[in-house]
Amino acid sequence: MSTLADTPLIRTTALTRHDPVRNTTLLHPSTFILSGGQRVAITGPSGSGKSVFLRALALLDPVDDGVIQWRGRAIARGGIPAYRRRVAYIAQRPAMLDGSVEDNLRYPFSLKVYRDARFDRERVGELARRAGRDTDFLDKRASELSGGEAQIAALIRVLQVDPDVLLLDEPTASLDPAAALEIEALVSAWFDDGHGERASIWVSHDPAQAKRVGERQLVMTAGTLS
Ligand SMILES: Nc1ncnc2c1ncn2[C@@H]1O[C@H](COP(=O)(O)OP(=O)(O)OP(=O)(O)O)[C@@H](O)[C@H]1O
Repeated sequence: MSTLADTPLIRTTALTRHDPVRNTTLLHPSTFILSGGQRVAITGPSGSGKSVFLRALALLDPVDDGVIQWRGRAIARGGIPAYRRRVAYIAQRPAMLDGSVEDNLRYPFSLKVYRDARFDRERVGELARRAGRDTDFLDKRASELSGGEAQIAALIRVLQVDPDVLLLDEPTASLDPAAALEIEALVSAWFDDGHGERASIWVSHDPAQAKRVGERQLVMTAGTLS
């Protein structure tokens, strides 16, 4: 008998995307399954479709065909905000709002989908400490953060609401090696806290990083994941 624990977190079936302007296929139909406890790394040439795939999984860009299931069910239009709460997309350059880091961390709680949750300064302080920052990090102006600090802030903004899946789209590509390791440590701690129920997909250009952040290695080649 299959149980909820056996059901993949995400399953895509024949997910396809075309570019009608250039008449090319950006994403060839393929089945992809992400289960709890998996850390997937995706590498592949520039322009091969890694971001297109990740953004499709995040429901940020439309697809032309295919289905994305969350825990065995298709996602209804009304369920998209709840899905995005469970499945968080982290971009290479995070968008930060004006104001302090804390203002940025408080922002999600102004959204309807987080109305049952409360900002917890102690919790985010702990996450900041894990990334090697002390509590006054929260009082810094977002506009004055370094690239690495902005990425830490963006990651804490996501991690404080306990997502099940992280979709990491080259989150350390513009950071120095030390800052990249801090981000990796933060993600690794989040993964371990999930006791085998969380999963991540990390797109990276760096083969050494891909090895560190993923036990399951996939390659995107001209819109095909293998
Ligand atoms: N919204 C879009 N409309 C049309 N074409 C797009 C769109 N987004 C991406 N593309 C094209 O899809 C292809 C794959 O782009 P994508 O950004 O996924 O590559 P990538 O593998 O992430 O590359 P990189 O490693 O350089 O970030 C590229 O040819 C790109 O120009």
